[in-house]
Amino acid sequence: MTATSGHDAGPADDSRDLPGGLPDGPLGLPWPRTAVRRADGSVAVGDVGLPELAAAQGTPLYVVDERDMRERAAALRDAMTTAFAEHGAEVELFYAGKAFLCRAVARWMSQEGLGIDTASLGELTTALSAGVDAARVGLHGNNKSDEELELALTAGDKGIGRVVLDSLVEVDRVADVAAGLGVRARVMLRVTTGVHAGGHEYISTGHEDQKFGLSVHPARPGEDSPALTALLAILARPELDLLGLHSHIGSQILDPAGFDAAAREVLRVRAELAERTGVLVPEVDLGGGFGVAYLPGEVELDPERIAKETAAAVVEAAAETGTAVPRVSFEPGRSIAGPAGLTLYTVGTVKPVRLPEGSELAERLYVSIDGGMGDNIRPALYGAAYHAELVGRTSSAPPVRARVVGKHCESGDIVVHDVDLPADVHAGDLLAVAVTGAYGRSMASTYNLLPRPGVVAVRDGEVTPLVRRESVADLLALDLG
Ligand SMILES: Cc1ncc(COP(=O)(O)O)c(C=O)c1O
Ligand SMILES: N[C@@H](CCCC[NH3+])C(=O)O
Repeated sequence: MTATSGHDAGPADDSRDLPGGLPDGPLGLPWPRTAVRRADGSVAVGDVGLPELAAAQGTPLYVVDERDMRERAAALRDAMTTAFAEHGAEVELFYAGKAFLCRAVARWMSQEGLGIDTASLGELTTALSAGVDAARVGLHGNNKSDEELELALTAGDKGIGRVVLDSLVEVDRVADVAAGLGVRARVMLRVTTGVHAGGHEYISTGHEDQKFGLSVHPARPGEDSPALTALLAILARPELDLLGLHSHIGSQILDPAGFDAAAREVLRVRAELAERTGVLVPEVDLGGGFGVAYLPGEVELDPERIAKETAAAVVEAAAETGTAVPRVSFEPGRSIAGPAGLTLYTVGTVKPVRLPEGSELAERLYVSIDGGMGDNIRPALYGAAYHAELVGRTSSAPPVRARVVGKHCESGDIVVHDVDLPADVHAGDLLAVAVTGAYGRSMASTYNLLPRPGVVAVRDGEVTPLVRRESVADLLALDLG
């Protein structure tokens, strides 16, 4: 059984105690939906055998189950649409490109009816060059560049759908850029509500001692809150159309209560603004952050539950403040991309290491793979826990406690802290790490000048390359000698 840290493990699934994974058939969470163990013991995803894929494409390799990713987007869209429609309210989803964006993914998400949320010139350009309707693209950032703003305000017929303002100085900045270009900017204001949610301090963004957004709470009694001050400043600039308020409370959230609390705070400020100015902004964006299952036995945040609970919270808060129910939007990333992806590695050196007297284990098996912290920084950055299995074969060898480590020159280069692997794991074995579809490739680095792996999509027996594998020649091409 996988031992973990940093995540709430749900009830154990004993069938996972088998070394090398489950018996033949669907693998289930945390693996992509179409993952099956075939009769020969190897795993296929999207009807593509992982050993054949590795032989054709090399490893390390990010693999995306296109069907799973699309179905996750569609399921969330349907759950949200139904839950909000019950209250006569509209809802829109924006896929958070930071989780993983390339042109094909931008097109998939558009085809599934989602807009795209971006956070940089690179993400914005990728979404637009994929042909996504500019009106359905958003831009975030606490320090947007002139180039980002100019593209955002001029893309399509009348600029992108929304620029999310993040500070008081940005109000005049964006208004001045819009005035210079002779256009209007559709903006939202990112607020912080004091609601603290998410898997790790670095991915929890609704609390107030961090760089994003403006607080809805006054610094001193009787003063306007920083958020209200910025909202009044926005309304004072004719170049800006204020669409609404934005709140993102964190990431890898497994309890919907945080969204409920944040929605109530945001609706309160919306009502306060309406009372002061007569302007009731039409929209509220409640961000992303829906948590997923990283380990066998963990439970992901159910789309229907989050949809029903947030819809009810928004409707109740609107009633309590005597305001009309707003249009609502969300920006999920991880819950769409994460579980649909895995990383495929080849095992190299295997080394048993005796642990000091008094340790929890007498010995740990260090299993080195051909990637590491360069393609998955999350364990080192957040202490994130992952699950791994051999996917080229099953084994009847007894399970041993293993640690999957990368090939970087860093002892913290750990991809899976603790996992049971068959004792006969050896060089050449194919190993997959689950739920790397979000924040894997998108946070990858070339540390130690290791080129970043490519990304392929698999679906119905077809392999579609999405992002080319980098080569050492690519890295050298950046080196000016
Ligand atoms: C503003 C904003 N929106 C959306 C997201 C996507 O979050 P997640 O991938 O957890 O759904 C993030 C990242 O945490 C974010 O900062
Ligand atoms: N990169 C983070 C989440 C995104 C935080 C952005 N606000 C992670 O891997 O979990």
